[in-house]
Amino acid sequence: MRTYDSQLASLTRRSHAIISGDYMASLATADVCDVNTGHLSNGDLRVLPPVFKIYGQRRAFSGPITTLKVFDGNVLVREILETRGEGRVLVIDGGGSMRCALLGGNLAQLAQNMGWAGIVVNGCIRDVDEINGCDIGVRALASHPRKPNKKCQSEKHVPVYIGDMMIREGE
Ligand SMILES: O=C([O-])CC(=O)C(=O)O
Repeated sequence: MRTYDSQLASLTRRSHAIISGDYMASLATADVCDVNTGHLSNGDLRVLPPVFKIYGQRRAFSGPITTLKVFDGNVLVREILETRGEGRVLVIDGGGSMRCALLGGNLAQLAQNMGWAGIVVNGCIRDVDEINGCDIGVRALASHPRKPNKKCQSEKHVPVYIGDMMIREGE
């Protein structure tokens, strides 16, 4: 039986993030959980809280993770998306901020052009129609019209937390 849900799981041993939408052609995340109860218990398989909305053309996407931790600013988001994505997934820990957007249409277009598979934002995005036109997958908490700061403390390639789930660079 194939069942589908909209959760995100991170598999340490396979060094991959698995992000599924309502439908994923080759992988049912519920089935992955059912056959990996041991990995769920020991933390090798992690499921993020199901709080993300689905944006972008790719409802399902996967790839090695690049991590970024920011505080209401996105200078490093642009810097990272200007590098070749090669199918990677950028995970932005914005601390769940509802104060501004961390990603908009221009950056989503850049991500598409540079070959990123997707972006997960623990925070907000804007320019939803433009993002939905891009051939990438995007998960975010909500849309917000305000732009982010251009100066902020940020750290790249560090372990980040979404809820109580840790996500590491390269998983
Ligand atoms: O430029 C920004 O900081 C965010 C944005 O609106 C875009 O990517 O279009």
